[in-house]
Amino acid sequence: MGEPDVDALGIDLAPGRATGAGADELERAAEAALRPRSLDEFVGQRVVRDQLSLVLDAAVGRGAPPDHVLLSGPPGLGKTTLAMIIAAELATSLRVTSGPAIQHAGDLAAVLSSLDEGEVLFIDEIHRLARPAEELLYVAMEDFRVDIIVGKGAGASAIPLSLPRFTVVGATTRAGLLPAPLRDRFGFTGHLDFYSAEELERVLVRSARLLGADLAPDAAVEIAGRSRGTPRIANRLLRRVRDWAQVRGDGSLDLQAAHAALDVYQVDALGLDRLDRAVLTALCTRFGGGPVGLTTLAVTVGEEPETVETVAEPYLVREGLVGRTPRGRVATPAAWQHLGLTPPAEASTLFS
Ligand SMILES: Nc1ncnc2c1ncn2[C@@H]1O[C@H](COP(=O)(O)OP(=O)(O)OP(=O)(O)O)[C@@H](O)[C@H]1O
Repeated sequence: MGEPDVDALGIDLAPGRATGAGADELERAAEAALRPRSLDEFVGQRVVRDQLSLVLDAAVGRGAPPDHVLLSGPPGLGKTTLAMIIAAELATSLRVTSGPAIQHAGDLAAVLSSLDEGEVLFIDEIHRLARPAEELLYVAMEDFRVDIIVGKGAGASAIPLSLPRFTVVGATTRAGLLPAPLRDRFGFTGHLDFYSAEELERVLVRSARLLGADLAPDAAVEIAGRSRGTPRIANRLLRRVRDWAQVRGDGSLDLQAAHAALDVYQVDALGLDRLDRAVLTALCTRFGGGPVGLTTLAVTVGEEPETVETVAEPYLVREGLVGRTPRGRVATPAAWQHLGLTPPAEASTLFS
């Protein structure tokens, strides 16, 4: 299969502002073209990469499918990419589904019973599986069997159906929400953390090469520093800088193009996106720096609590802008400073 035409596909919207299905599809296609295809190409996450490579090499050596793999971490850090790499390294095919897509246990039974020996089943957002599906999955993962229920009420009976050996790769932004019996079925768990600026520079250099663009080293440093520790964002910003260079510059992806494009798309010095800034601003201006509960904060910015907790908060906490206390979320002095605001006198005592 040939590579998608990335040039034709790189016309997506601003980061975090994809609005239509068409835009989403273009974004996904542009992303897919930049995905690493092997563990060697996968930048960073050294510990997870080393451990996973051992699990996969051992499985290949034994000629049997590896243990089930659980990958956790914030969005855009490479969970889907790793699932694809796992299937590729095992020279097998990948079947993809997600927790929200499986409404009933029967949906999952249908997917499982159609698997071929050794295939990898990727279940994205596995923490969102419905309880009956989750229970069916425990048995399938452990005993490679599903019980098909025939009939209803007192006359119902379960007919066991054996499954071929397969490997589940589960991805979650909220490992803590997985019930223990499901978590225990995974022989290997890897947690992906935000990338360092140096790792993101390597992601950018690789992506620029694949796009056929000549990225200046200082432009790579600038983009990496504003990518929120996330390869998906680094790649998006790279495409925006390339757009700017093509339309308003002389085609060079240099520091001037990087500054100008990042200004146009309002990516601030820390790379905070719209949601991050909305959370910080609400925390400081509506709640005097907190403490405020997650649900109240989420309602104020018009998002689900889960989105605020899994998408915005991990990076804000890591950057030292938001703290979690037993009484709720609080803005740190760095948050006020980043927004160019003066904290009320009592806010500073929260951290003293
Ligand atoms: N380690 C890496 N090296 C190079 N590129 C990477 C790496 N990790 C992710 N990417 C790039 O970032 C993009 C997003 O990665 P991916 O879709 O795997 O993230 P994810 O964790 O599955 O996100 P989500 O939870 O939102 O589904 C990929 O298209 C890939 O190009």
